[in-house]
Amino acid sequence: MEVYLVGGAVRDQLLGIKSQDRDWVVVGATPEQMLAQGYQPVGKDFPVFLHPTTHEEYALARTERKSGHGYHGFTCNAAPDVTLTEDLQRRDLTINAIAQNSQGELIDPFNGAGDLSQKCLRHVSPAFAEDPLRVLRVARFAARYHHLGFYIAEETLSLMCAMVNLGEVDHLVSERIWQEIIKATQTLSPWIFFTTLQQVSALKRILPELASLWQESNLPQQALKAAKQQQLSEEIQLACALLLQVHPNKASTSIEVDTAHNLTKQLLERLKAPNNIRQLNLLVNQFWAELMRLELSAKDLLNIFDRADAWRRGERFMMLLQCIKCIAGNIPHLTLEQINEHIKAIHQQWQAALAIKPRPFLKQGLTGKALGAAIHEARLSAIQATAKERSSDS
Ligand SMILES: Nc1ccn([C@@H]2O[C@H](COP(=O)(O)OP(=O)(O)OP(=O)(O)O)[C@@H](O)[C@H]2O)c(=O)n1
Repeated sequence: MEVYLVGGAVRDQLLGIKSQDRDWVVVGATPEQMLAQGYQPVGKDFPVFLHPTTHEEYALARTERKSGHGYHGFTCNAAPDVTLTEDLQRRDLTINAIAQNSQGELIDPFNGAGDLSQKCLRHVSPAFAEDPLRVLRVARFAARYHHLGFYIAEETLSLMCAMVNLGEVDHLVSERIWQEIIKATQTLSPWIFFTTLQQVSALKRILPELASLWQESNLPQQALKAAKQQQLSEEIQLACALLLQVHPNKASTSIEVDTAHNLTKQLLERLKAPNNIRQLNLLVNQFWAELMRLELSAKDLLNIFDRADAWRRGERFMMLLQCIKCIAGNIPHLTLEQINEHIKAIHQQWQAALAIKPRPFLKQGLTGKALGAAIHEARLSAIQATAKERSSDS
């Protein structure tokens, strides 16, 4: 039996990047031989084993034939006569279809090294079309290597479009889509993931709620760029990418806010996104247009703090402000300086209101509604006083 290093490890080595994990392919072996050598079987779909000591993945060389739609319905052939070239041929991109033997020599029947040096993401063979997840994978690789100048080959883009038009991506399960979105967020240029999906018409099939905004405006793209450049958290990046509130230039009507709210709920529930991400997204879509208004009164602000639960959920409110900064920083009629000042002012007024504690009112014997009303009034005064101080300073 022969063992080769394959996939990401070889690709990253040629790119001079440290790779995360190593995958191996085994040619000329049976599952029984692997078990006899102490390898642990994993996965039920493909014959993959873990090395007894390194725990790295060793897969028997295989060919796959599609027998159904989407990610299901593969028949897999992992007989010992499957050759290395046959195994490499069923892989997604030429840059991922290079093998290296134990002497360090490359086996590269599909010119992956050439495509790497040309910075080209090109599919290996028509077998690419057998797995619709690859449409998302290519978009993710485009995002990952964008800063290095990589592009997608014309013929690969055409094939991706054809797969989308045939409805192949419609069968992808939400967990897989979410996983790819998260991995895309971890790349240096996550917006390229979304623009690539837009380009091959996949966005409207897999994330239909986002498609029109990404089509009509570059706001989510720019906001996501800003969040990435400032190295803000994954949650904030996602909230920028999954923006649904569409009217940056005018105050949104309550119907528009409600629609965005419902669409956000629908999208994130379908994707089974974690709760913290759902909540921040809902908050951003509900408040960003409102919070961006430069002429917010103390009453307006207090009302937003109440509705956003800025009292008990301070960390989340901070993230909301950071999102607003990323989004608003890309709205043409506002300067970056104006936005930064505006957010700073909101932050100061919130801090002033947050400093109001119930204890003195409790000491006065206030309880229930009366206590609530007194705290509300005191917060309003604190916000007004801070606003006054700011305006006399400027
Ligand atoms: N849908 C898929 C998934 C994987 N592969 C192949 O399996 C290898 C390993 O896949 P994976 O570990 O998901 O990706 P890597 O390319 O190793 O990239 P990463 O650095 O993100 O792990 C890929 O290089 C590719 O050859 C594929 O052809 N089609």
